[in-house]
Amino acid sequence: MATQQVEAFSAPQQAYQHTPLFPDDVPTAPLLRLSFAKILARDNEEVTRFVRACEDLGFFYLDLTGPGDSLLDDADQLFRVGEELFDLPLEEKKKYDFQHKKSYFGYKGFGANVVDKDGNTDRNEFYNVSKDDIFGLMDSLPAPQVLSSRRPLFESFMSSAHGIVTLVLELLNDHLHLPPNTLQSMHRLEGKAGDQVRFVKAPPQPIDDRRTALGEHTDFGSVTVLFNRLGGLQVLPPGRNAQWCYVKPLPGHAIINLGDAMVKFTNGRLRSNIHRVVSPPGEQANHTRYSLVYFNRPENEVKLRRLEGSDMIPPLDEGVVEEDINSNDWIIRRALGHRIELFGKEGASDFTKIQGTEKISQRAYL
Ligand SMILES: O=C(O)CCC(=O)C(=O)O
Ligand SMILES: [Fe+2]
Repeated sequence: MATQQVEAFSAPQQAYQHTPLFPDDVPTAPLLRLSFAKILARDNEEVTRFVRACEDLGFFYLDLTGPGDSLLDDADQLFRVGEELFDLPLEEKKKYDFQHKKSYFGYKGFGANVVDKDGNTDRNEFYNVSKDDIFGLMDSLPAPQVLSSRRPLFESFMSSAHGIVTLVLELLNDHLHLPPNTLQSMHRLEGKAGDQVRFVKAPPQPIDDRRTALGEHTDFGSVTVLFNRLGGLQVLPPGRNAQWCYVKPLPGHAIINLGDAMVKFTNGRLRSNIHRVVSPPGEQANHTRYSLVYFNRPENEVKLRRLEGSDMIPPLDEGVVEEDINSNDWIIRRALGHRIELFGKEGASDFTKIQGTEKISQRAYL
């Protein structure tokens, strides 16, 4: 752990503008820091580290400088769009809350989700923009002008983020000895799926009442590309006595993590790590936290179950029968399951009915 921890601190020491530094006295997660350029060049050592990150923690930093410069630039622009978006009057934002139509796209108001079994509510608002909407694969959803006027920017950002996803899937496909193109063909940019950009805003919390802003979870889909400016994201490393660790945001980097689908496809060989968002650490707690995410998910009809055709994927334990569920239904169940307006406080606090791969992820036997 000690040597890996150095990885985050070996990054160039620039800070984000107008934000206090991430403190150096809080526990940080041992994420590997990988280079996009080296991975694109199929540098053997880097690919080996990549595989290790996907099997150990399911989370890593990706240094995007160079080949990812345009993605970084798009992300910067979208951070500004996010601020504009959340500055809209609440009444306007609420027009784009589609939960009653069984859709997780659009706006989610502050406190709409339960974050734990005790029924505490979240402390953020977010807005999801569908890839299929941006690429004309579905009827466009109503959207505020702040977003509808930025469709070219979304197209550019989503294409680049999806490019990273495809690279990750290709390398994992090779590593797992799956038939060529197995994973990639289940996650095509032009395939109908629940992929989305998410804008998140979490305002500073009162000093005497700082709680979880986004409840602990594993991501629902396949690969997540996340941009953070302020701390607050925490991961729970595997093991019985594990402690929550902050993920230190690094300029020029994305945080990449795997979701439930990758665990299901590989029967637990790949990891989808538990994470949550709390108040940013130290001085950063007094600032509004924005984040930007690209969630990639398997195409809608793909079944979330162990893939055949690989000698690297462990067999199912004897007697285990996998649930018959496709990606679309899985994402809807996971994404809307904690909504108070849909299920009432009690129903929304029932974590057993909408579980992802948290149990496997935790590896409590370690
Ligand atoms: O805001 C973040 O840093 C993480 C958000 C997250 O985990 C999620 O939206 O699934
Ligand atoms: Fe997440």
